[in-house]
Amino acid sequence: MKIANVTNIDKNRNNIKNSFIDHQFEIFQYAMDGICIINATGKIEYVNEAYGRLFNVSNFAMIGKSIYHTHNDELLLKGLKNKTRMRGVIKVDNSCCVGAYITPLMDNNKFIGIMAAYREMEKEEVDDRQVVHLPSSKTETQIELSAPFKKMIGGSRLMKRALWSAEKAAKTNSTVLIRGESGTGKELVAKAIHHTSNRADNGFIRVNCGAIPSNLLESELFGHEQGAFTGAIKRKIGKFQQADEGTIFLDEIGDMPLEMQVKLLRLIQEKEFERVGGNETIKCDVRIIAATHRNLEEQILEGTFREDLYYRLNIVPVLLPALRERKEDIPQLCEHFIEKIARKNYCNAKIIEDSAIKALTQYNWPGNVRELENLIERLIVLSEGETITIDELPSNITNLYRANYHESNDDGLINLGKNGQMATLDQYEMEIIKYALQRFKSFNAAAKALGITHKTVAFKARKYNIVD
Ligand SMILES: Nc1ncnc2c1ncn2[C@@H]1O[C@H](COP(=O)(O)OP(=O)(O)OP(=O)(O)O)[C@@H](O)[C@H]1O
Repeated sequence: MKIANVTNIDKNRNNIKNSFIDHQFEIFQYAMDGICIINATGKIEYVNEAYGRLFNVSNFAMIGKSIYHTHNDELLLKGLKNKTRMRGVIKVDNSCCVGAYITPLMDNNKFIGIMAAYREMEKEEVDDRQVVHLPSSKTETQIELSAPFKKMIGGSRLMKRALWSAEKAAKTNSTVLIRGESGTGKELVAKAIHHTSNRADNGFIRVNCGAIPSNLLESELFGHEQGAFTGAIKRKIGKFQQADEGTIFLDEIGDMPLEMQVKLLRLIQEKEFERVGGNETIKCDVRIIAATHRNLEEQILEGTFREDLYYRLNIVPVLLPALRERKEDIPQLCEHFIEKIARKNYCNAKIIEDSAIKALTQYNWPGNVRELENLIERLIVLSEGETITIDELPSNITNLYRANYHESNDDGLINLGKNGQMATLDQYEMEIIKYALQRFKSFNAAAKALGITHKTVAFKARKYNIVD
């Protein structure tokens, strides 16, 4: 009976193991920790999305490359050389340290590679003696942003990182791929790169690859000769020729039809093209900045985006965070737009009351910065007084705020009992921890929002029996 049980357990374990092997990459993709798997020769076999976010790199672009040719850290190289378990701390930039745990992968006692897991650390957890710097060229405080980037609002860590990458790219001629949801500022960054670059005195030409019908896109980009097709009554100069010695901004590149992708690839490789209906080969010297809100990696798998073009475009990736990922920038963005709109309308800048700012910070902003800018403009135009109040905000924003924070009379943080009595400090603390965990779903995210370590959150959650 006992033996039968053990066999069952073993079988069960094997089933679980096999099932885990089948699904591990799917699970890694959703993990909060960065994961990187490298084979014994140093080739990167797998990198998940969280890794891409931590190190501000495109995870997909790293797969298949050698770690000796990527930005990777000393720890990985040591792990590969020593084939042992290792722990360490990597300094990504001045505001971010990442704890790394490296473990060798063995198959029948044969070393087949290493797997590394990374997690962002709180400042107080970092032991300086363990810190390894990424061998990137400069630490970020040394990077002074140029005027066009300084005009952008971006005090949050994620935005600073994106602007620093863009600033570095601006000083080169390399192709840049800007990623980010709609309204996150991709065009603004593309313009800032152009104005900072040594092409600033020449043209910046924008093409929205998603807005032009596919049968017209080729002539729009490369131009056409007279009589090339019905309606081509005279020669047309295309956008690439207009952008010669300047920059072309290919917005919504993920929407470019496949046949145009082939032609663009040729232009990037050969630096020449022909007009539609023409035989003359035209040379051009254009810097390409592409942008998309789409998941190009998924499009490659679906067969709607060429992998070779992806690698050609993704030389310097710039990842713009969604506004909900950098809510600390909202008050400054509000101020910026109030002044911008006041200048545009020749009127005095209004003030937004504090509770309205708090409500705006609570909202999730699916339309990102553009949605915020449009709302501020609407509020300024419609508001009667000099101060924009919370009651003037749309109900979808205030409802959420009111549901999250039960308004107290003085609009402060503390809710008093019916007779005005206070609860104990522990009771307040329990409420805060409970609320943060309900809202942010993980110790890490809750800790970040509360400005404490995830260990403290875990400790207090256990103390108040919020989790076991
Ligand atoms: N960091 C920022 N500081 C100030 N203004 C910003 C910032 N980011 C975006 N904006 C403003 O928000 C609006 C939308 O920005 P932009 O058009 O660059 O976004 P986008 O990502 O290119 O959008 P889409 O993908 O829809 O084309 C613009 O008016 C821009 O000036």
